[in-house]
Amino acid sequence: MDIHLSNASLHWQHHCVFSQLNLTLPGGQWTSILGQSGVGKSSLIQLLCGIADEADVQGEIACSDGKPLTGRVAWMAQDDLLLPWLSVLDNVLLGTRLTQQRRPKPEQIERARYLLSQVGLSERAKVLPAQLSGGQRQRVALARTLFQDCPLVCMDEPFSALDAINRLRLQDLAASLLHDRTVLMITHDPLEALRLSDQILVLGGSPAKLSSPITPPGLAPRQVSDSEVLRLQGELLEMLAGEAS
Ligand SMILES: Nc1ncnc2c1ncn2[C@@H]1O[C@H](COP(=O)(O)OP(=O)(O)OP(=O)(O)O)[C@@H](O)[C@H]1O
Repeated sequence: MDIHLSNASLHWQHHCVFSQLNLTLPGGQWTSILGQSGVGKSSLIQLLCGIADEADVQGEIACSDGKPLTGRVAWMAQDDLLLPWLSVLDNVLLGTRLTQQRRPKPEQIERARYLLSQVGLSERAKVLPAQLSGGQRQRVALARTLFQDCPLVCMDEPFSALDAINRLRLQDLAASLLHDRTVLMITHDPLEALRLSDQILVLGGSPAKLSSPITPPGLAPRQVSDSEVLRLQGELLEMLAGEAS
């Protein structure tokens, strides 16, 4: 499902973060947005998700299936947002607990267990989040995001709290488990965007505007040593440095 955002404007109090902004998220593809701190990346993703409650927002969001986007977005953030008093399995099932009166159905529990096996955590289903490492907790958050099975997955710096090796591993896992989803990711890391994305846009200026898309060749997850990935990383870093000066 393609998602089109058109003529979007967002103001926090009297500060115009962006105006007249257009963005297309092609269905089944991964789009990443880079930009310097404070430029408006989180504001843009909040507008799309319908959670920028305190901002003055305008614009139109159209989905290619003709239905509204509201209620059809899964969210994964830098902080895993796991509930500490629920087991790993119940954290994956959280969506059912929030939207259903009854306990999860057997087929929902089976699907949550399947997703935990996909992220390599079958053996830890009954433990509490506090007993997991940071990387394991973020894998639970990924399983919970997948469990929601929403047409759009929004990720706001999802791997930035992890060490370099766990970060690469989780990028690989996410690329494989989300390969057919429509994904919008915000990241500060050009290499992460280049490994995972079908298109990369840079948000810059004030009010902020989006660059033309950069489309890395080949399939995700791309190798960190790939010569074209490294060349495009240099190009993106130069663009970001230009925005900062
Ligand atoms: N709830 C809010 N109330 C008022 N102003 C806000 C609010 N959230 C963000 N802003 C302002 O909007 C601008 C854009 O912020 P935003 O968080 O979208 O930037 P960002 O690009 O995501 O930054 P970072 O990379 O540091 O997370 C900033 O000037 C920020 O101070």
